[in-house]
Amino acid sequence: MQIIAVKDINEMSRKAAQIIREVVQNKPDAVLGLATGGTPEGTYKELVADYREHGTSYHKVHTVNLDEYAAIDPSDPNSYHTYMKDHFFKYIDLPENQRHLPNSEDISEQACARYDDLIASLGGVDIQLLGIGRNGHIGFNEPGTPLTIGTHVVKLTDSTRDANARYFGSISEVPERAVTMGIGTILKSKKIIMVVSGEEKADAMSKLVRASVPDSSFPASALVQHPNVTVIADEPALSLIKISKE
Ligand SMILES: O=P(O)(O)OC[C@H]1O[C@](O)(CO)[C@@H](O)[C@@H]1O
Repeated sequence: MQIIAVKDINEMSRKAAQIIREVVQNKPDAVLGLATGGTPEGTYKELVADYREHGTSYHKVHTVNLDEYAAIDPSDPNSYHTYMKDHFFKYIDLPENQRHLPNSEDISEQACARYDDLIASLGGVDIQLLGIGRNGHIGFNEPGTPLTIGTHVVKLTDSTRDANARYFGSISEVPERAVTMGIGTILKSKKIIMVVSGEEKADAMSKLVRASVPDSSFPASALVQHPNVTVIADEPALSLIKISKE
């Protein structure tokens, strides 16, 4: 696992966008695995700015998102379908039928399996963007989730619902379940980049750096098994560990 230490969220976003842009430039029909949440917002802004300035095209790209709340209307302002449209898709030339997110309305086992089949049929994810939850979740794979499974439905922990209550107004309005790529799905990606920002992630970041074996009580530790992981973390996120700046 390579750790890139940066000053702040702006530098983190620029670096992450640069890595993603290079993948698309080298492979115009790349499959991009995308994440939501507060941390990657700046990465999408940088990619949109690059699209406008340099015209990096997404017309052959497919995107597959990590997760979506269960039983949420895709047009709901808090759905990840809406998040992706508002932060990225509406600004770029990515055709609608090449944007894929887990099905929020059909959360059957078959629908979950179809999502993994779709990813496989696209040739797999070339680069997967990840954030990390305060409890070490990746995607919505909460502590205790088996580290080998594919796309599945999860019951969200109070910690995750509390962290996401800021979007919904109150914790009671945050859906109780979500559909997420499993860690088994995530680990099949050819390259993984994780963005980590802020002091509230310092504890998770320090656990991640110390992880040497996969441990389901801290899902991000599964990444130690992957040969091509880059973590871009800012100073506040790194405040509990010592890493020299790149
Ligand atoms: O960037 P944030 O908002 O802290 O979210 C961290 C992680 O939480 C999730 O949004 C799920 O809660 C992940 O998809 C994301 O990577």
